[in-house]
Amino acid sequence: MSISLNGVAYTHPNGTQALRSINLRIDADEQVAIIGSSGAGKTTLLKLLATSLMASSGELELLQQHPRRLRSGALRQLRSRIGLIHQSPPLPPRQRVVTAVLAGRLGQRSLARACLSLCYPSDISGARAELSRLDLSDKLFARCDQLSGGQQQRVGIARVLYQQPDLMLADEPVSAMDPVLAEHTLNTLGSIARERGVPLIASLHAVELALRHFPRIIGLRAGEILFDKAAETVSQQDLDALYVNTGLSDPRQQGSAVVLPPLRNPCL
Ligand SMILES: Nc1ncnc2c1ncn2[C@@H]1O[C@H](COP(=O)(O)OP(=O)(O)OP(=O)(O)O)[C@@H](O)[C@H]1O
Repeated sequence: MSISLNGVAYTHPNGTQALRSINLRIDADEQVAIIGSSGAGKTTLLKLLATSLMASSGELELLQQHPRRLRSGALRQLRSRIGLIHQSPPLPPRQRVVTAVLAGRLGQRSLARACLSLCYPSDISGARAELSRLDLSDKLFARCDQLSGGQQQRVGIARVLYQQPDLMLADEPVSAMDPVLAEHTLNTLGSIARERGVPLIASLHAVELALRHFPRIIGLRAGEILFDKAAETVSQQDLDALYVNTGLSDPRQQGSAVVLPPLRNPCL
């Protein structure tokens, strides 16, 4: 078992309670999508799993470690085993794509080697290989600020693939991509996670993509798990309950906000 959360809650410093009593177990071979409306707590949950936030209460176990009990060196080591793909990857604007991808392994190197590799990219073929999986190898030496939003997302993904983490997390990883690229990228992420035997957990607003690409779906609503079930058993009622929005009422829009798509990916 790779991840376990027992009664985990998180309250932001301003008092907003983002997660309440989350109980979860995720195994090494699992691929899980987290869906839910804006503000449901998806990003907060991923940040807890990435250890960039610490739970306010409850027990979180990640890769056989308890992040809150670790000293700073051990916590750094744990973080180097976790890859978080950001919706808008934090790429220094003037940095070359090759350097941004190679930065995936900075956390696994000594400070001196990390600084050296920032100035003199040492594994150009490694960076190219990850970029070509995402159809972006032609941008190897481009500057990050000269890329489109979808291309920047793919650089962020290539960086995490290059890192080769033991746990892959992704926060809206394909939100800036066209439908064909989004399909290709999710297929790539899924098959790499399977090949490497690591869990993949992604938040997605596109419910049809979540249902097609992920065998297990967690529906998060107002900081709580509303359902946690196999994709093929998610019903229209589940989605209606998840996305019912008490704050919005559009008289022109009748019926369900999100409609259950008819088909799952036959490759899965
Ligand atoms: N830095 C912060 N300080 C205070 N409150 C925050 C902060 N970040 C998020 N929140 C609040 O925590 C709750 C959960 O936010 P979170 O970003 O996890 O939601 P989300 O499901 O990822 O939303 P979205 O789909 O819009 O990205 C929301 O009520 C949000 O307003």
